[in-house]
Amino acid sequence: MLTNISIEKANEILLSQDIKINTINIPILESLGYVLGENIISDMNMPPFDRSPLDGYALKSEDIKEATEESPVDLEVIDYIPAGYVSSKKIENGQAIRIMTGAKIPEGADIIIKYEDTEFTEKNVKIFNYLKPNSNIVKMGEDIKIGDVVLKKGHIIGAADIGILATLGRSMVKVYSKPKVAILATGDELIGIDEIPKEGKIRNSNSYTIAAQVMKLGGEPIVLGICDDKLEDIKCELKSSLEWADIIITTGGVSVGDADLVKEALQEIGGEVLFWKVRVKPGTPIAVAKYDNKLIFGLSGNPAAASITFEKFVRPTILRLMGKTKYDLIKIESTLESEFTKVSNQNRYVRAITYYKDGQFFTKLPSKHSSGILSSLSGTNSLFYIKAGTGPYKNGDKIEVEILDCSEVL
Ligand SMILES: Nc1nc2c(c(=O)[nH]1)N[C@H]1C(S)=C(S)[C@@H](COP(=O)(O)OP(=O)(O)OC[C@H]3O[C@@H](n4cnc5c(N)ncnc54)[C@H](O)[C@@H]3O)O[C@H]1N2
Ligand code: MOO
Ligand SMILES: [Mg+2]
Repeated sequence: MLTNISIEKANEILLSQDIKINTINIPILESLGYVLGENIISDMNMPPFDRSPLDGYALKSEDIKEATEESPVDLEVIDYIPAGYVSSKKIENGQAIRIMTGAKIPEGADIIIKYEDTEFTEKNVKIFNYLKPNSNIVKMGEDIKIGDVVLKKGHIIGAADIGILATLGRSMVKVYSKPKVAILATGDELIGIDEIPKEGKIRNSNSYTIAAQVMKLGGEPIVLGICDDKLEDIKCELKSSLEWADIIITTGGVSVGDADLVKEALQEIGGEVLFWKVRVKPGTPIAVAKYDNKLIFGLSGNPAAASITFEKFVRPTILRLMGKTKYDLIKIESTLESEFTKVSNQNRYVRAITYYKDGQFFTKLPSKHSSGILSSLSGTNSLFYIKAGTGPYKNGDKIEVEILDCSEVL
């Protein structure tokens, strides 16, 4: 079994796994933020006809070749076309049709002149200047042509894309489904959040933090509750989750303690343990196994370790299951507004609060940052990566931080 591997190796192994990715058809209004599971090919031209971009008059450009301010050309108005209607009349020399923005250009016309450049009565219109053929005409298919691949498979659906699907008459769209993420907390010391802890017990917080992190990514968390540190119970929970979940996350029980049985359970159910322990703090004892084409992540029970290793190691797999192809967190240069006094002898991700002010990024570190501390994760939106052997870092140092949530930084 691979053990004590680097962060890079862990991610390389994870990203090279074949995993089963599902698609579903959903109504377009529910598809915002999903990844397209099909190419969207247009079966129509948009606009479907030549149309007027102005309120004015449709006419023949050859009729107004001689038009000037001093000697305007007078044309007979033979019809009126509001948007949504068509004219059955064909424009002949000396004629014009009053037309509204969005209406189909009538037969015989090759330009539109806007109201403001004319003088008109109900029956006639005066034109004062020449415009060359095709002026002010939006051509059929100018926006979208029949056969265009308008949206590509893999594209993340935004607001405009929902409008595009609507214009093409698509009420349903094929997308990559939200992965179902089973979340299992292990530990005899754990109790439910509605219970009063007796001596030695604590409430299960990890399942809730992780579930919320899954939701933020767009996945569907299913909190399974608490499993005692009993090998058979853990195996049983894992096996039943494998029947429906796309990915399983457990917390606790992956280190070397007498009651740390998750790795053994993964092996005993027939999972292939891809690695155990990554050279990183917090969360060193992470164990990842593969069962058929599903990944099971055994995260450390320490709350900050579970949360941070979720972002670094689980997040890319959840994004892959959602059909996404970019997994790296955005890295930015920032100015440290805190001290990190020791030389780190291990690679370390320190939770951080990064903010933007007067064109620059600044980063503060909470005073408590050990693996078992939950409270100081609150308000953090970024990670400061400290490579083994570097540090100390002082106030004002230029550092690089990885952003967990851009909307919280800006
Ligand atoms: N002899 C050694 N002991 C430990 C080592 C080591 O190398 N040698 N590594 C330490 C490190 S580093 C970590 S990280 C932890 C990992 O422990 P486990 O993953 O086995 O997790 P547990 O032992 O089950 O729990 C650790 C800690 O977290 C609390 N916890 C667990 N689950 C939850 C939950 N759902 N909600 C809130 N808090 C939870 C648990 O009560 C413990 O305090 O091992 C070190 N030990
Ligand atoms: O590796 Mo553990 O690092 O204390 O969370
Ligand atoms: Mg343990």
